[in-house]
Amino acid sequence: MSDDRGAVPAPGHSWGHRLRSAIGARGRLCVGIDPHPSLLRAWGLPESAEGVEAFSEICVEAFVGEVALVKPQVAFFEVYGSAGYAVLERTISVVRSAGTLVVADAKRGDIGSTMAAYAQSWLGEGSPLVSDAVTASPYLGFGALDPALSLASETGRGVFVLARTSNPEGGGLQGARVTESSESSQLSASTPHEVSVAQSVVDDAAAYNRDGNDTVGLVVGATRGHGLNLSEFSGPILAPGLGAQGATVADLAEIFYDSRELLLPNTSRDVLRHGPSVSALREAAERVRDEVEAGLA
Ligand SMILES: O=C(O)c1cc(=O)[nH]c(=O)n1[C@@H]1O[C@H](COP(=O)(O)O)[C@@H](O)[C@H]1O
Repeated sequence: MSDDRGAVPAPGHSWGHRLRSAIGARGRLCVGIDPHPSLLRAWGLPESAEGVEAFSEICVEAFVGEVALVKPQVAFFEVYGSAGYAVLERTISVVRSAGTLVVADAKRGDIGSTMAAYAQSWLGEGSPLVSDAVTASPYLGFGALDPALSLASETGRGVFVLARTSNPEGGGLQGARVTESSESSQLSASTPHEVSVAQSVVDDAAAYNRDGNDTVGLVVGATRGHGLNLSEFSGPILAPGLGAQGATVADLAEIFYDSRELLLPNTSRDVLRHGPSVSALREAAERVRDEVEAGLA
C-alpha cells in the first residue's frame, strides 16, 4: 500500500486547497465504505460490529493511498450501536492518519443550535469522529447549517449539502418551486423569482463560497440530468450513482460538462463487490479511478 501522506495538506489550508492537492495526487474518485449486510455475507463476514470491522480494515488496506477520498456511510456502522460507532471512529482515524481524505456520509441537518453539536461531532478538532467533510441535508433551511459551515470554514473542512440526489424519489421535493431570497439570487436583488428547491441550495452554496474557500460542496447525483444552473458555483460536487445505480463515466462527462473542476464521482457497491480480496478491490478502485480521469480529462 502506498502512503504519500505529504501529498494532502492537513486542516489549516482551505478545503478547496486540500481537495485540489488530493485530486492532483490521486485523482477525483471517492470510494464508499458501505458495509451492506449483503456484502458482509458475500465476503464471508458475520453481520456484526466484528464483521464491519474486518470489512473496514480490508477497505482501508485496499483504498488508502490509491484514491483521494473515501466516504464511510455511517448508517452501516450505526446499526450496530456503540460497537459499530467504535469501528467507525477507528476507520476514520486510520484513513485520515494515512493522509486520505474522509467524507463522513452522515447526512446531518437540524435547527442551528443542535446543528452546532453535529458540527462538533463530525468537524470538531478532537472529536472521536472528526472527518475532513460531512454530508448534510438542507431541509431545515440552508441557514440552519451555518454552525457546520462556519466550523468547516475555520478548520479547512467541507460540508456537502444535498441538492439533487441520485434517487428517483428526490425529484418531487427537490424540483418544487420556491421564491429565492435576493441574497443568494443570481439575478438582480430587485427581481424576486422562482427557482427549484435544488437550485436554491446551489445558489445559497455559491453565495457562501464567495470567500474562495470552497467550504460548501453540493451533492448532485450522476443518475440523470440535474437541470441546475451551476454557472455561479465553482465548489466541489459529490456525484454519487456511478456503477450500482446505473450511471457511467460517459454520463458524468455529459451531465457535468460545465462543472468538472472539483467534481468528485462516488462509487461504492460497484467496487466493493470485488472484495474481500484486497488486491481485487484495489484493482477495481484503480480501474474506476483511471476511467474517471480519462473520461473527464
Ligand atoms: O450523500 C451521498 O453520498 C449520497 C447522495 C445521493 O444522492 N445518493 C447516494 O447514493 N448517496 C450515497 O452514495 C453511496 C452510493 O452507493 P452505491 O450506489 O453503492 O455506489 C451510498 O452510500 C449512498 O448513501
